[in-house]
Amino acid sequence: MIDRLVNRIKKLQAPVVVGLDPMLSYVPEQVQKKAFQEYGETLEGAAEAVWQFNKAIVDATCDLIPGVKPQAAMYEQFGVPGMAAFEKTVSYCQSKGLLVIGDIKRGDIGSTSAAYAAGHLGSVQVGSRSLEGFHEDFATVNPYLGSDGIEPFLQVCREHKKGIFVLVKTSNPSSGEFQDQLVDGRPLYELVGEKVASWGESFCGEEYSYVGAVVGATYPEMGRVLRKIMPKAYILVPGYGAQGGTAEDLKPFFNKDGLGAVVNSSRGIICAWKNEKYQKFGPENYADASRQAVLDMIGDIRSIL
Ligand SMILES: O=c1ccn([C@@H]2O[C@H](COP(=O)(O)O)[C@@H](O)[C@H]2O)c(=O)[nH]1
Repeated sequence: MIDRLVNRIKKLQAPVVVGLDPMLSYVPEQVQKKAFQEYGETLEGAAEAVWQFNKAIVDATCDLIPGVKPQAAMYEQFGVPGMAAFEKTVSYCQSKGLLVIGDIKRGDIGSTSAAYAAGHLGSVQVGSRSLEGFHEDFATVNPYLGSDGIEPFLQVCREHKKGIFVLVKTSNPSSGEFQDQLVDGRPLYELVGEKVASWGESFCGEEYSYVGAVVGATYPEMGRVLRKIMPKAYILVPGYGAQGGTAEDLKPFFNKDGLGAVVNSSRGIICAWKNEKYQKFGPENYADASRQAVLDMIGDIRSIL
């Protein structure tokens, strides 16, 4: 999968994923209204609204981008219908040739991680049948429980040729509370970065490892250090746009050849129709506003590579 991701980034010259993170308030009224007419003001109605919203944005942007990053929390808030909309979104994106990074941030004791890994990246044995659950191509993983919480993901990745992005230095303002703590004089995120490099060592595609890292655009200097510590790890970079990260901040995450990082933007793209900059599109043409926002993001990133 990492080779497919890198090849699509190269082909499109677009190291970008669109974050499909739909809150109901991001969905224009006409889309909500139609879904509620059919399913009522229910969780099913909300899930239908976000699915229709996603579908239009995917249709409008899929020729420009290598992949998407749906955030599981946005679907889980709508319960079982929400998770069905998550799976439907994953399937639809894959049918359009997009790589899907499930932003699930899972990780637990080994036996539980094994179930997460099977459900999101692998398959489960049901009697004589091997069945897939959410079948994303990549998943984000929380390393806080240590190697035995990661190992089951590595095993499933090996078997199913999938990939993971391990949280190393997150983009949020208080990420330093734990991640920057010094251990033997070195910040914890560097030690996690070293682990990412070693977990991925024996597990490489053509150029990059199946074990990538998440590092926030909001911490470019740490990104510079981590880029060196994890030379084979692709870095998934959230925090561009809505969280304040700029194109200039992204420079240290990339290698000289313009590879090595893929940048996510969620609200910046899916809420573009609400942004003054794109107001000419209006709520009816929200997907066209997202397309324009993707084009602008790609242009912005190309300008620093
Ligand atoms: O460090 C992290 C890890 C993950 N995220 C996720 O990325 C998107 C960002 O959304 P924006 O609207 O572009 O700010 C969201 O799904 C987060 O959960 C992150 O922001 N930082």
